[in-house]
Amino acid sequence: MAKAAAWHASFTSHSSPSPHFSRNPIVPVGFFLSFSRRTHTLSSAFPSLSIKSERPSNSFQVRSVAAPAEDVAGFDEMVSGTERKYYMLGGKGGVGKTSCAASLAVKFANNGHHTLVVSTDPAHSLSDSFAQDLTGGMLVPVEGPDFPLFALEINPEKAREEFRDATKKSGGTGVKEFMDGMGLGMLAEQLGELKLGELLDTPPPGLDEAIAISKVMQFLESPQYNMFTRIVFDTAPTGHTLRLLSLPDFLDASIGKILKLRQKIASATSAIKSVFGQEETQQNSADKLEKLRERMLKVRDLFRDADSTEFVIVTIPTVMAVNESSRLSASLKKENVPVKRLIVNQILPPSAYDCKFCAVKRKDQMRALDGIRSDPELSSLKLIQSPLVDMEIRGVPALKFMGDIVWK
Ligand SMILES: Nc1ncnc2c1ncn2[C@@H]1O[C@H](COP(=O)(O)OP(=O)(O)OP(=O)(O)O)[C@@H](O)[C@H]1O
Repeated sequence: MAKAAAWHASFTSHSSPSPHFSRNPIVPVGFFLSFSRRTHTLSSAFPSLSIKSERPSNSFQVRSVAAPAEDVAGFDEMVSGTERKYYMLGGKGGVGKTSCAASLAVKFANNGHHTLVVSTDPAHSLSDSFAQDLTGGMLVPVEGPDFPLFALEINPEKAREEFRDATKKSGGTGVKEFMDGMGLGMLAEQLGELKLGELLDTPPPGLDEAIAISKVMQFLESPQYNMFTRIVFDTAPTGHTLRLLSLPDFLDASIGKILKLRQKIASATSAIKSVFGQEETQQNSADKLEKLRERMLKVRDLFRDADSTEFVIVTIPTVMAVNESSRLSASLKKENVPVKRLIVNQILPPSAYDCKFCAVKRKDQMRALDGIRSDPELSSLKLIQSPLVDMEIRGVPALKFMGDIVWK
């Protein structure tokens, strides 16, 4: 079982703590630089950033910090090898999935991997996280890392529209109308079972994401993207992810049925091609649908391939988030999705100047961490602790900073 770090640190203050520091539960970034056994100034960590600090950033030094070896992500293992690997980061909304995913992508790129970071969360925040405009549904180069890093924010609405078009043309509502007209009741019943119209008109949560990921597969199938050796997914919050896991099978079955149906109809209606338009259009639609089906199968297999893929759960030290993470872990396990690491983000760092709020909050967080250690689902995962920092993590330098703390 991965043990949490016992963060017992004592500090030497070279200047009297400012009121800001002593009362604020959030500790200046300079603290973490010290925490990681380096004594840097804030400005040396972020030469290009101007961060408002009320005290000299190197005014605290760590005398002793007990950080057990288990408290390490095992980045060496993650970065080694030139074969393509996928990392999917997921968890409850707002816990820091995007920050963790973006910081991992920066770290991969800075360690020599051509890296692609993809957001499949309909509420994208990659652009905010990198402080660059990455919208548009195409690969956009991220400025800053040593090696090429590209970002892709999939537009789920657009992807769903494409899917809907292909399905409609090849057997959706168009087919139903046609069959009604032909009196093919039996086939119409079969179609009804698929509930396809319902599926596309009021898509269940997760469908967008499934289609978005299949869209990524489409990108990656093309030879010009062969260069990417690390692909990091910033996924949608837990509920969506869970439903997504069972969707590829469902969609595969649905699309498979539609294709079969289409064949039956095609042979029954060769005389009245006009119903579906040109033969060629019909074939194109079927090809498109078949491609989608293949991609869905690839997505399903990708999620379960322990050699190339890992799902990293991100959580925060609260009982609610831990419980949700436990359920997510159980579901992933049930679906045979490989999970090895659990990031506990936003942990209050140790402070010699605890206010009452900090002391209570820290105790509460420690209880949640204990909950992780005794949770049957989570206790076997590698526990990575990520501290709460006193600034918003935005832009490549900040992400690099976070990555150097989290991904060790
Ligand atoms: N360790 C941290 N210390 C300080 N701020 C953090 C930390 N981790 C994340 N944040 C901040 O919390 C906010 C939410 O983070 P982020 O967007 O990464 O979460 P998310 O889980 O992806 O959210 P959503 O579910 O809404 O997509 C951001 O403002 C981010 O800068």
